[in-house]
Amino acid sequence: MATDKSDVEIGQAQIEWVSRHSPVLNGFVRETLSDGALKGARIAVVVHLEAKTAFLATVLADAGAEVVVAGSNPRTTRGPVVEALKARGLTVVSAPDGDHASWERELLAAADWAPHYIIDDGAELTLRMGKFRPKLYANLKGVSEETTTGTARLHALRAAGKLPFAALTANDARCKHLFDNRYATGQTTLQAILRLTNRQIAGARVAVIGYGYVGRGIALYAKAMGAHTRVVETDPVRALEAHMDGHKVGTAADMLPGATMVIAATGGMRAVGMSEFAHLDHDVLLANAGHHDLEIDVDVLAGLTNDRKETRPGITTFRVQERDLHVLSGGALVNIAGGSGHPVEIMDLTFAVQGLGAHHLVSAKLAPGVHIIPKALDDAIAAAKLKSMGISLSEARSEQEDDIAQWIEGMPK
Ligand SMILES: NC(=O)c1ccc[n+]([C@@H]2O[C@H](COP(=O)([O-])OP(=O)(O)OC[C@H]3O[C@@H](n4cnc5c(N)ncnc54)[C@H](O)[C@@H]3O)[C@@H](O)[C@H]2O)c1
Ligand SMILES: N[C@@H](CCSC[C@H]1O[C@@H](n2cnc3c(=O)[nH]cnc32)[C@H](O)[C@@H]1O)C(=O)O
Repeated sequence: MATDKSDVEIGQAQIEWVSRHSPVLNGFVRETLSDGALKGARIAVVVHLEAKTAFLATVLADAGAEVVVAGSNPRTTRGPVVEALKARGLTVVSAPDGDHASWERELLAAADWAPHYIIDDGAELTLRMGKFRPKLYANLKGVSEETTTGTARLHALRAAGKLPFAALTANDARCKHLFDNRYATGQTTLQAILRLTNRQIAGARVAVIGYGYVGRGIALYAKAMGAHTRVVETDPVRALEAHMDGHKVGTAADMLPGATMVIAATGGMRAVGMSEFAHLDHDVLLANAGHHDLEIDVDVLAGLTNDRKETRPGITTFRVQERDLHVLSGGALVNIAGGSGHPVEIMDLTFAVQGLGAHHLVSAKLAPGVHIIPKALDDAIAAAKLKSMGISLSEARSEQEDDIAQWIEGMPK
């Protein structure tokens, strides 16, 4: 539909929609940040650059922080949001429709802005500052990390003796991974696949590779919508859990034949690679909800055939040995590159963790190393969310408590 609105106005309206549905960021987070701790703090926000991320950046800026914003993936930066942030006076180093080369330049521009703190996703800016801008890296005071893969990378940096500042793993907060990784990725991955393909979920045979929080959420939603779900796992406990959750579990060789949708959620590389391609049926949909653009090894697929076409927007079809294999969103995160990303309500929680994480990094004198946010803060975020939904919390009375102290001091009554 034609619109006479400018990009700035479109971006502003999108950010306003997020604000309207973000009670925790607008309430508890703003109140906490109003103590002035963030005044003058130089914070780089490097997360998928769309309206929810933009809103977080404005909350930090409103609290007095100096903010630079960059996208965490070249395919998820939204033009109108960039324009709206710039119109508000924030520094934005990313542009939409870039490729990996332009994205690398954008991250280096964010590094050269010399942040003291980073709200990072996948540790993308942290790693690059360590490698390419060692002097600026030495000036970093703290990092708060969004996701599972970035958390693993921070632990690896610490183990290598290359983490001279405090890093908070927002992903480890219960208010993050229990809701964002599980429910949000579950909902939005299927939402994006169905929108891109216009296909049917009930009765589909959906194979999920990796049964962590993300894989669990996807399998949960797919099953609830009538799909026949299968799981491929390398971790025996998680494979057992998938089995008890009611999914069929087995090796890729057993689970991929007959699957109509294959969704990768491992956080690793090439979960669907050369050996898995051999097991795929004609007309299968391949989607990535994990971390790397190469969870589905699109490069190898491209090397197997010259017969490749854009079948629909966001669908690349590779014809390999008389089978059509449809890759969604070029193998990038399907829920963000091919959809609208996580629901606002969930990012209200995730970004509350990130915003308060930044505040905690600035105000608490944390030793260098990897930390999680205090449990009391995690609880307070959940309590604020419950309150915004009008849900009351129960409190245990003293007579409901276990009598363990009495066992230790003498015989219980
Ligand atoms: N798309 C999104 O919006 C979104 C949201 C949250 C997290 N993530 C990303 O999704 C990925 C998964 O996150 P998580 O929290 O579920 O992580 P996790 O570590 O809890 O789970 C990953 C699972 O994959 C399994 N696995 C690893 N390699 C495998 C392989 N080759 N075959 C089969 N199983 C394999 C692991 O054993 C593990 O159980 C991470 O990269 C995370 O950063 C994406
Ligand atoms: N940096 C990698 C993959 C990590 S994205 C995974 C993270 O994205 C976050 N995420 C999901 N949807 C959105 C969104 O709409 N806006 C901002 N971040 C999002 C979510 O919190 C999750 O931990 C890449 O871009 O390929």
